[in-house]
Amino acid sequence: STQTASVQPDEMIARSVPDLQRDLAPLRLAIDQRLLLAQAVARAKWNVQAPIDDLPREAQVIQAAVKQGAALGLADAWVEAVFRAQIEASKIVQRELYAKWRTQQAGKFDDAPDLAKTVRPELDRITAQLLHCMADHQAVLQADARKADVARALRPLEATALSPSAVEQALAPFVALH
Ligand SMILES: C=C(O[C@@H]1C=C(C(=O)O)C=C[C@H]1O)C(=O)O
Repeated sequence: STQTASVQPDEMIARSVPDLQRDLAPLRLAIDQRLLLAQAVARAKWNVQAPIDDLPREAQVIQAAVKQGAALGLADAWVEAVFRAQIEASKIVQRELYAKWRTQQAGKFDDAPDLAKTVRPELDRITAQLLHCMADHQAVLQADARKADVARALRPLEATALSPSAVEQALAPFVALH
């Protein structure tokens, strides 16, 4: 799709910090939920000793997000950067859990959900939510002058208790200057 440049209404960019906090809460929750779901992904894989990385699935996630994002007027490159970061963040959580479980010589989990039937459809729902949040608040999310406020509005995440480095990875595309 084409880059939607700075045709953004000033009043949206000029949002007060409390308004921004409220506006971006759904985005914060979507990012958080996606990261928290990485625990379920890791448990499902651990039970069958599957590798964490699934590159064909990643390509599918990105392709679907770019397509849905384009329909909402979002630039391909922005969508791709955001979802690459979410995927990397998810894999950080998964790798950290795998490392811990190896050390503990953990056995199979009784409560692992089905990756294909349960967890990935949930991830796909979060993808749609994330894209709608990005579209709803595109102006402020892309305003370099609001980066610090956006960064604050996207914290704290529950997933910080799980992995601070995964959280930093997930937020990076929203915090970095354009
Ligand atoms: C979350 C998963 O693990 C990894 C991360 C992915 C993602 O964040 O969408 C996709 C594929 C895997 O490389 C998964 O396998 O579904």
